[in-house]
Amino acid sequence: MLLGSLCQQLRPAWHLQAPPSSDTCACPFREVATSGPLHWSNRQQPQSKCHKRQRRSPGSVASLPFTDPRNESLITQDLDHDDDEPTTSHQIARPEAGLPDRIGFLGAGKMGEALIRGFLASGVSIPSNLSASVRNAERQRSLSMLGIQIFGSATDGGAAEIAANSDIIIIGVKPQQAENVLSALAPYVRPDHLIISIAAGIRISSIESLLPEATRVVRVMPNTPCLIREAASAYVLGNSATPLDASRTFALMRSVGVAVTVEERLMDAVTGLSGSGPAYVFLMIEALADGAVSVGLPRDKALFLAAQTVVGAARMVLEGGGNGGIAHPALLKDHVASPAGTTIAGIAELEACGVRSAFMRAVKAAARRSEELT
Ligand SMILES: NC(=O)C1=CN([C@@H]2O[C@H](COP(=O)(O)OP(=O)(O)OC[C@H]3O[C@@H](n4cnc5c(N)ncnc54)[C@H](OP(=O)(O)O)[C@@H]3O)[C@@H](O)[C@H]2O)C=CC1
Ligand SMILES: O=C(O)[C@@H]1CCC=N1
Repeated sequence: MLLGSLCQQLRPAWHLQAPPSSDTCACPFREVATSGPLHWSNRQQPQSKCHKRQRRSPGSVASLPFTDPRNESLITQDLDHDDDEPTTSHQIARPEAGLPDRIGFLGAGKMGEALIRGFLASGVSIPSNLSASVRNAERQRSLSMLGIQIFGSATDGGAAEIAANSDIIIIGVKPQQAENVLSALAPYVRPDHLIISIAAGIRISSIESLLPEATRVVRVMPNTPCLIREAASAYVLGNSATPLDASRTFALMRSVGVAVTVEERLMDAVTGLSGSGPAYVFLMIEALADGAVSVGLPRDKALFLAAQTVVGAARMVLEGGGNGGIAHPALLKDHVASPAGTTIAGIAELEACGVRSAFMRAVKAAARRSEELT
């Protein structure tokens, strides 16, 4: 099922939101440290300047003793926009022409559609600047409803159309289809194009070898929460990509969530963690809800509470360290588990089932599979 329609079905539950509690300031997602080149998205927890976050609350725990990726200087040339303002199509721009980037997708399935919808929702792009090469008639119809321009199959003229109408070209086909699509694109690539590949496992060197010399390539590993602007993405620059290309990529991915740079050798690990990770968490939410249903909770409430529990726990890790740091999950876990209480009984079962090792094995298996896709 396509993400858009799935979200429509789940929307009523997602829209139920508790008001901020009295000691939870509504501003942490608004006020952002603006010193240094990294301006964090209003969706991420910054080095907060929120008055309520200056002091550590009694329940907060120590930050992990490593650099918070949110404080890294990820890029050297940010687009210098105010994170309190919604990103607009004018803020991600073709530097040469001072115009908004036109973004074309070669293949727009589940991940491509999540990106398109995220870019539109964030305002980083507008329908008239987006296009997609789509070979399936039903998908052509459903994507055209978004108001974007649709071209046919990439290997049947679509690549040429996308190249002619785009500044940034996103390779959104399956890894196994990437070689054919890149070969179809190659004759139409211009020096001003930026090629962004989201294909799992496909190395930058492979992409560059199929395109004209000095083509500017960036490899990105996003995840499907792009759709709701909660993605965790990583990216790495190709040999000819410029700092401005890094800025453009960062601005795009930041508009739909968080984004960090990694060395390319770590992209398989990223793929096993955040690329594939939403599926592990969906499975976990489903299983948690099943457990609650098995002891009598109605399905709808079980699913709702399970999903919100994951959101709340994740946000405590991201926000609970004080001073914008990341909290250690083990300490947060200890705060939940009372001596001889309910939680430790549950944790004992998880440990007996090897859940910790299961998650580690899942990430490693997915990373290995990404390596194989090369
Ligand atoms: N799904 C995810 O969570 C993530 C995926 N990725 C990467 O994103 C890429 C896409 O994955 P995903 O969206 O899941 O896969 P999908 O199969 O949903 O999307 C790929 C799309 O490409 C289309 N396509 C294939 N060949 C052509 C062609 N010649 N011309 C035009 N369109 C074509 C397919 O059309 P058709 O339906 O006709 O086959 C399909 O719609 C993959 O490389 C994957 O590794 C990265 C991060 C996360
Ligand atoms: O399962 C896959 O191969 C893709 C890549 C990362 C997430 N989904």
